[in-house]
Amino acid sequence: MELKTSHHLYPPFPEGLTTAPLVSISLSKLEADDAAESHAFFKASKELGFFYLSMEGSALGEKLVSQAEQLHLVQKEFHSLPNHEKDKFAREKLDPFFGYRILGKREMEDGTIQRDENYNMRKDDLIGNCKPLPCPDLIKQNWALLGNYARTCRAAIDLMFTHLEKNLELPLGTLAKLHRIEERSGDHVRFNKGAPGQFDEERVKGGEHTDFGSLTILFNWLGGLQIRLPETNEWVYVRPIPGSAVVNLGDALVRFTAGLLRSNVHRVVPPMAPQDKIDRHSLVFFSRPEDSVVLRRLKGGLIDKQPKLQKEELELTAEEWILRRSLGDLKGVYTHQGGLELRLPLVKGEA
Ligand SMILES: O=C(O)CCC(=O)C(=O)O
Ligand SMILES: [Fe+2]
Repeated sequence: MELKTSHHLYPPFPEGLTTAPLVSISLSKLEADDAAESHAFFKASKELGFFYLSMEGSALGEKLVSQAEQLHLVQKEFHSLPNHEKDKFAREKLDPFFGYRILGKREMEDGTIQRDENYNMRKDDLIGNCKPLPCPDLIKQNWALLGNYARTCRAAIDLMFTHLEKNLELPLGTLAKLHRIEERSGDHVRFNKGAPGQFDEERVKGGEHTDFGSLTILFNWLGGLQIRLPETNEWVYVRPIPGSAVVNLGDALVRFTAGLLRSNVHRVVPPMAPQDKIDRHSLVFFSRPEDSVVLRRLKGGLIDKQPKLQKEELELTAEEWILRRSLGDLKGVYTHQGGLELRLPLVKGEA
């Protein structure tokens, strides 16, 4: 079945940009336990920490793309709600991390003020693990879709955990038991919106980050995502590919594997022409270890062969780590060797 996406409705990705050398991993081959694909997935997880996950030929993948496209419509509708409506669900009123957030404001050519904004919806609300936070009617109307999306993302992520376990030579279930879907965790669906704007060095720098959690599934329709290449430190663009998600690894997997896996630095810049006149929406699912899991190196398999880190690291629970990374004193870019490259405390620097 051909995957139906809405990429053709947008202006094309700009010509002539330097793009990131992301490999494409086939979900269907991972499902079939294809050894070469599993190996390629592990290599990408160690070397760049970013890859495309192609959904072609997988029933799970088709479901993921179809739900992401449906949510793409919902996210556009969400961000076009009146500001006073969205403001009712601001994080300051609900929760330190979940809810609506203004990341920046921009005056447009026509004098209107546009917001860069995001909205975090926690998996535990969506699948019924706890009493949900208040949310707009639009979100309530799409509750089943959001819950299904969280479950579909987690099915793909859980499969990737089994391939990580195998390649790391860990007992099967080692990562799965730190990420049980019915337990409370920081997993969430995020709607991101950026208004058109000029490249602003300081803003962009403030937005450089690594994701805090385990695996992230990202759908993009426009350019603007950049990753910093580990070898050269060059910032290069990630081209959205219809029918594929971008998957990246987060800090928790670096902690668990003593730096064997890579959580790569990335950021979002305003898309270039001809994609520069419209709002940019991205849809993200973040997986994170269960709240009570302490982030420290696991024992066994290839992890035991990793050198001891030079710096002693704080042993925090996933819950503490996320709060301190997003809102507190540990903002910035988590490095492969451990330790943080700190960034100015701009709200953009969250993940
Ligand atoms: O919008 C994107 O392409 C990436 C967003 C991102 O990195 C994040 O929300 O953590
Ligand atoms: Fe991110």
